[in-house]
Amino acid sequence: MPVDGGRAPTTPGDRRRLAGGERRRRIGVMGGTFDPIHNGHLVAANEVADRFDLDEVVFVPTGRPWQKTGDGDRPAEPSARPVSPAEDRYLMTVVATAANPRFSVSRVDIEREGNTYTVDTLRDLHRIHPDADQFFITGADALASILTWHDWEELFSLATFVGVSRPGYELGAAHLGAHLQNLPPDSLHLIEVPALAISSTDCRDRAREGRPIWYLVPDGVVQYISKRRLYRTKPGRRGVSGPSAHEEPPHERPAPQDPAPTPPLTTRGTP
Ligand SMILES: Nc1ncnc2c1ncn2[C@@H]1O[C@H](COP(=O)(O)OP(=O)(O)OP(=O)(O)O)[C@@H](O)[C@H]1O
Ligand SMILES: O=C(O)c1ccc[n+]([C@@H]2O[C@H](COP(=O)([O-])O)[C@@H](O)[C@H]2O)c1
Repeated sequence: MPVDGGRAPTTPGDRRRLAGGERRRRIGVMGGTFDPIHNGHLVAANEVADRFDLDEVVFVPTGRPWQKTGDGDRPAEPSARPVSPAEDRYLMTVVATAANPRFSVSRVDIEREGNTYTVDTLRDLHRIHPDADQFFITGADALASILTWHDWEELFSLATFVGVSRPGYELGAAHLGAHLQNLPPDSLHLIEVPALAISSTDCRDRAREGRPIWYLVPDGVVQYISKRRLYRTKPGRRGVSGPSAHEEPPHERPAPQDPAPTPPLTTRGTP
């Protein structure tokens, strides 16, 4: 499947608008663990909002991201790691998106018990916004593993999927193989977004090592991480399935090596 060049081609919502007159609302759904949220997430969401003429992008922090933490039933994969408490990830997402009137944050995934499955996210958001067409935004790395997601066959009936480029990952749909032929047209779009080689893993490593994360994450998120003393210790890697298992109360963590720098003055306006 080619990467879409310019504006997104006609989507199911457009067809309804052309047929029925009234334009349906279009909401983007940006799911992520956001541990922490960084500018790569924000640029991807903003770019898709522009290209797909979205009315709103709802950021949805995961509750239990089972492919990162292990699913609680089976032994954790060697790559499994605990993630920060959902409330911290939620609040960082609120702080990061607050200035943009088109961005909002949903608690549906963090309030649902058990593993976080996108099929549930999309169903819950459809109940909340029954009048809207949904566009699920996913980076090239996450898209590459979509066939391992819970009930993945149902996903494409709930939303249009928008795969975005990410440095270090190939953006493609070849892995969907024959499945793609069986999907409705326009189920999946692939788009290039401005390349930001930022990952939450690198931000956590930097915070732990006392290296700067300014300009990789929004200023308010730098300050939130410092205030809550997140990422000061290296989390254990195996046998932990809960979403917040590695977090100690802030007062029990070692004091920082270097005090956080005073935030610089910025001249940025609302995005
Ligand atoms: N720099 C980026 N550019 C484009 N998409 C991104 C970028 N970083 C993350 N994404 C996408 O955002 C979504 C949420 O990502 P997530 O919260 O797991 O961040 P991450 O940086 O991949 O985290 P980690 O390093 O902890 O795995 C995923 O679909 C992911 O592919
Ligand atoms: O539905 C699933 O089984 C599933 C498996 C892995 C990831 N996802 C979703 O993909 C999005 C990005 O996930 P992550 O783990 O890269 O932060 C987020 O919304 C997750 O809920 C969903």
